[in-house]
This record gives sequence, C-alpha cells and structure tokens, in this order.
Amino acid sequence: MLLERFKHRLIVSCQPVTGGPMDNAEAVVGFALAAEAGGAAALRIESITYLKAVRPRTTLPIVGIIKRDLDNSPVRITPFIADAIGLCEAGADIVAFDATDRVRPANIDDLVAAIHDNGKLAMADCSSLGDAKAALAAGVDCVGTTLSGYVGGPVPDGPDFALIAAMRDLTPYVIAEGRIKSLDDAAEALRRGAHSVVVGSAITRTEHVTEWFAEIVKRTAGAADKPVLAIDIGGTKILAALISNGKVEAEPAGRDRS
Ligand SMILES: CC(=O)N[C@H](C=O)[C@@H](O)[C@H](O)[C@H](O)COP(=O)(O)O
Repeated sequence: MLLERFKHRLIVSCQPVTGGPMDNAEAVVGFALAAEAGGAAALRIESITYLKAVRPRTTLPIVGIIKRDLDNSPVRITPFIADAIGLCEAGADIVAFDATDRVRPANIDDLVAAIHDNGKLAMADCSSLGDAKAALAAGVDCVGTTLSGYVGGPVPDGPDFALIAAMRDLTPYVIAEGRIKSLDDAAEALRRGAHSVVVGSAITRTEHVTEWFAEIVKRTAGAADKPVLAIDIGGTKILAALISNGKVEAEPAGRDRS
C-alpha cells in the first residue's frame, strides 16, 4: 500500500513563501529534488503548475494540494471537486483537502469520492479530533494535524502533539503536520504515534528560517557582556549565561499562512 512507503518517514512540503523569490517552478523542483536527496520519502506540493513541474522529476509519492483564498469560505486547501480531480490528473498520488467543520464549497463525501474514483488516496487536513472522526467516517485514507491552530485565535508556537496522539486512537495513518520546526519536534511526533511527519517551513521557507535566526541573534545581542554565572553541580562546573530574562527564548511565533 502506498501509505507504507512513507511509514515512519519524512514528507517534505515544498511550498515557498507566496510571491517570494523561491515562488517559481525551478525553485520548487529544486526543493523537491534536494528533499529526495536528503532522504524524504514523499513530497507535498501546492498547485497544478508546481505538481506538473515536479512529477516527471521524481518517483516519490506526492501529496497534492491547491490553495485558494475564497470570498465566501475560510476553506483554503483544495476547496473544490474540480481541484481534487485536477490534482489527480496532474499526477498526485494523494490529494489533501481541508476537512474542517466550516462553511465549505464542496462536502467531504464528494471530495473523497472524486479522489477515489480517480484511483488516488485522500488525506484530510484536520484541525481537531472531531474533523478526523468525520473525515474517517467519510472514507479518507489518512488524517493530518495540518490545520490545528489555524481555525481561529492566535497560532500556537509548537506542533499539536496531543492531537497526534488522540488521532492515533482512531487510525494508524496519522500524518503529523504543522509547525514541526526542529529535530526534537519530529522525533516527538513519532513518539506520539505519527505514521509520518511533514516538515514545510523549516526546510523550504528560507525567509521564515532566516527570520527565526535573525530574531534570536538580535534578541540575544549583548549577552556576551552580561555577567556569567559559574554553577558547581557535583563537581562539574557549568557556565550559565544570564541572558535578559534568564532564558534564551525559542524562535518567534509563526505568522505566515502562505
Ligand atoms: C495552515 C496551512 O495552510 N498549512 C499549509 C498546508 O499545506 C502549509 O502552509 C504548511 O506549510 C504545511 O502544512 C507544513 O507546515 P509547516 O510549514 O508549519 O511545517
């Protein structure tokens, strides 16, 4: 089964920042081939144009999506049946779509039927356990935590590990996705029961990664001039730099929805 090809493996989402210098087919193909060279077992590609550019260059399974900004619905990921069919025809192996319980142009049953009629697998991008339950009842092949944190309120800093674990009680095919930014995050997702892990921004949104580093470097400026405390623990001397409020903070919260 196709899902077994990326069991306990990495999926790289190759979605550049919209309108940025990497937002072109050449760069997306470059990201995809670099991800494959680095050991990714599958790719997530947005738009028919980029899917058509990447498809002939790799045999890795591709999760295809189309993003749209609609006036009458907050649903962005593969909102229409025609989008799902277009992705199947352009060579996606799996079609992912927004499976949230919000006003939507196409219902989930019809999306799943269209994807399956075209011989492809359906992935539900969920925001909650309820979304996952409904999507599995509609016959999706796998569920992702993709939209957790993106359906209202502030976007959290880290991944939704609790949702990964809760989904794992419903199906073994849980794709951990969303704000997985470090090696520890990826490992923790597996420990919580993820079938595979999607990393996007931390690998293929150069602007975001640069911003994370730029911010921490800026915030830590002057730290070398602050007093350094030597702590003796069990005979081992540990030097703890006293930086502003006493800790070096992690990267700033993500803000981009591209
Ligand atoms: C919320 C939404 O629209 N997520 C999108 C879904 O395809 C992408 O913008 C994300 O980059 C992708 O899910 C991977 O997540 P991260 O970039 O955090 O590793």
